[in-house]
Amino acid sequence: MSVLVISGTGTGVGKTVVTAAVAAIAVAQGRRVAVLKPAQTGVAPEEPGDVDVVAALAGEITAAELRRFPDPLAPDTAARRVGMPPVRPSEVAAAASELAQTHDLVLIEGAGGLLVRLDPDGGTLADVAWSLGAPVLVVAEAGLGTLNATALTGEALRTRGVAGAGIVIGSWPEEPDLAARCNLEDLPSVANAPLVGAVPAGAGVLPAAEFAQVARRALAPSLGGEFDAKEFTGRFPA
Ligand SMILES: Nc1ncnc2c1ncn2[C@@H]1O[C@H](COP(=O)(O)OP(=O)(O)OP(=O)(O)O)[C@@H](O)[C@H]1O
Ligand SMILES: C[C@H](N)[C@H](N)CCCCCC(=O)O
Ligand SMILES: [Mg+2]
Repeated sequence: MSVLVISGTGTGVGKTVVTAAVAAIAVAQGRRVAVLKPAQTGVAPEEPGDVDVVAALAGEITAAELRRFPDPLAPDTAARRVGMPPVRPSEVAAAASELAQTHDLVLIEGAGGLLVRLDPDGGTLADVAWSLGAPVLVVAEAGLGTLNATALTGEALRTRGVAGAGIVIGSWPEEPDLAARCNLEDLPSVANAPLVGAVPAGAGVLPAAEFAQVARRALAPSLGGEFDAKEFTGRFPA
């Protein structure tokens, strides 16, 4: 079963765009791809959710959402506020396993960072990854402040015995400042994980055909692309 969990250091770091990039590459390779958002918060019933954004960028995918909560909050909190049942990690794992029977790749995008609660018992996306034996891709910000958040995420994965799939910078600025340039070397070091991609800022608004090309250049061979961390880092000397 090929399941990849896409988490990150927090909300708004570019998980959806990175999910779309992984999906776009796999779709271009002719693979059957499903994208699962266990809990979509802060989106009204008729509005597009993250999986719809991924579908618009990546093309032919199966988009699945288990629950949608109106308030833009952590899933557990958002469920509690409206009296809806929370999404349990076991339910997410079961849905992913079912999708894996008919797809070559299942991507699961969390809400916010790794330890954001899904349910009142403290279940998180890390539990989902652990029970599926699936690796977690960590999406991180480029600039100042990202080292601590990424190191904490790496530590949380190791503590729980969950495999990491590397770090992807969700939005790499056109003109990276000193902190962003230094982070190219420091992120892998503090998180003890390889840098496996950097998606250029602005990629999320490209038409699908262009996005697929950008995605290939932005992600490493482990994710189906051509990104070379050494070459990339060398282009932006600290
Ligand atoms: N590489 C990028 N190109 C263009 N826009 C981007 C890029 N990365 C992030 N963004 C924008 O930044 C905002 C936050 O990114 P995104 O929605 O992907 O965050 P997220 O990590 O998926 O958050 P959530 O926890 O809500 O799922 C969005 O408006 C998105 O369009
Ligand atoms: C509404 C937002 N876009 C996300 N879907 C949920 C983010 C929850 C973050 C909780 C937290 O870490 O404090
Ligand atoms: Mg998202």
